[in-house]
Amino acid sequence: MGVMEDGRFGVGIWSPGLPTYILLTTLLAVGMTWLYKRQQKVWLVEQIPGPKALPLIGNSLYFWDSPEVLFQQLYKVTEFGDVARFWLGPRAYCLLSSATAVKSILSSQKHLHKSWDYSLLHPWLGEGLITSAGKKWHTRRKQLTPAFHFKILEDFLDVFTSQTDTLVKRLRRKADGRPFDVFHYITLCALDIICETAMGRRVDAQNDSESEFAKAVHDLSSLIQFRQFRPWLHPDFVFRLTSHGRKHDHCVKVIHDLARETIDLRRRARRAKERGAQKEAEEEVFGKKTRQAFLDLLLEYSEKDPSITSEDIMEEVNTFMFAGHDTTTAAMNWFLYVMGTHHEIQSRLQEELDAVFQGSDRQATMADLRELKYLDMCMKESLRIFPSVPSIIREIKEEIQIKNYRIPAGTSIAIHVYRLHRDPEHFPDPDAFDPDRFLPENCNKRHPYAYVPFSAGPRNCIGQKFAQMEMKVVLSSILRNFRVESDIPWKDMRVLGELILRPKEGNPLRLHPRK
Ligand code: HEM
Repeated sequence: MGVMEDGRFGVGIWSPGLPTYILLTTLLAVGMTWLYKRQQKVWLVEQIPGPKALPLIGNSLYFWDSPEVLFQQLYKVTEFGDVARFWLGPRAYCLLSSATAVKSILSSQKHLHKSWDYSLLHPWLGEGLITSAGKKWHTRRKQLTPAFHFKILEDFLDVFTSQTDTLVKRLRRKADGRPFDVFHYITLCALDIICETAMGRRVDAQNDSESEFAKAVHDLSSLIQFRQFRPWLHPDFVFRLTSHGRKHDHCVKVIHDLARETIDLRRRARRAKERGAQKEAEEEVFGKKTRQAFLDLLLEYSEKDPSITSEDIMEEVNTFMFAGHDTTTAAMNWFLYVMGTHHEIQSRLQEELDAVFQGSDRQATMADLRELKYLDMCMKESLRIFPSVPSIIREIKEEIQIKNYRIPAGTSIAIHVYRLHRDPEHFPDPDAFDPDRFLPENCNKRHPYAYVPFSAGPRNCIGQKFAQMEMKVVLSSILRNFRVESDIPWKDMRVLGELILRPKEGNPLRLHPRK
């Protein structure tokens, strides 16, 4: 229908001009190419076994449940095979759960991009080491690796032991044999440790339960996990409209404000040092005792390389705070739960502790930590059964072949660490807690990618040694002082597998003083 030359309405034949014709043809060609590529991708992904997917929504309904059930459903997907697939809306995921399959990704120098899922961390962490990719990640990783050198970690021993002393004092008040949730106690201790080592600032969360900063870090971790599996909350503008979104933004602000303030103060202290007034400046800002924190190293780098801005430094400080607090908290809680349900193993470990410390109250030294071999094996076995990071997700930028499957570019590859660690081929009777699996003679024969609680390859955990040292100090001290018992049998323990694997209903333990 159109307006004719004499002004009457009538049916006319529309004839497009050349530019319109070219535009339409180009659009059609682009559309057809996209469709063809998409179909090819879908076809390739569909060759991989997995639960039946519906058009458009894929397997979203399959995962439409509480985080607890969702984790169980994800586990069920691994039953389709060690290479399995599922769809979340239009997004294709490939789930790997055997050492040979996992090796293809973790050992690669190419597949180092994090998946879309990590973008939920951007408001807090920006593009720090966990979330960045490409050249930025590579440069940062090289710059930050020396910050985790053995000599620097040795300096942190002091922080670990003094914060652990506070924890033990607090636990002693609760050690009357009645059950109480230790989860929160461990969280605050881990938070104090990471604040002091990353920022060089004591927030004293253990003694100040009202600490706004500690609460913000804790709440923000929970909010991010809450948002992760609720796709309707993923668009920022929707999330901001909810009370969770507003709380999220408030927590980010509290954390960023304190980090920014600390960076400024620390800069001032360093400038004062140059002027020879270091002692006064540091005491004014941080109290009497100061030690080199990660932040100082970052500031040192930025003084040599002005391209490193305050915002860059903040990204990394926040990244360490995030990566170094929830993970160790979960690992220490699972360890104590395991000890509370395996009394003979606990007794054997306490024999080792008594032999090394001779019943004294002295603080642990680096030499002690090296001697605690059985503790080391128990920690490894505990991280096998309850890995703090239950899955690692990457996005591949080019096609890859894993076993018999061609996996197209753009697919998210999820490594199911929890299932991988239960492969009976490498861990017979996988649900049994047996630290002897980590005797040197048993480890030597094992596939190098069968056990990866700290990931592996170029993007492995930069904080692994820090975490192991912290855990040894805290856990040895708790077990020197208390016997722990849990009333929750192994089979009844409810597990929440979000960003971090945690006990759904906290960690109620009975503590009995040993002396
Ligand atoms: C028991 C404690 C810990 C466990 C189980 C753990 C586990 C992991 C895992 C599995 C990854 C790889 C994540 C991924 O690719 O998605 C990772 C990365 C990372 N971890 Fe840890 N972590 C622990 C403690 C720490 C600590 C204490 C710090 C810092 C002080 C830290 C800092 C980091 C950083 C910065 C990355 C990113 C590395 C990169 O991409 O280059 N982690 N961690």
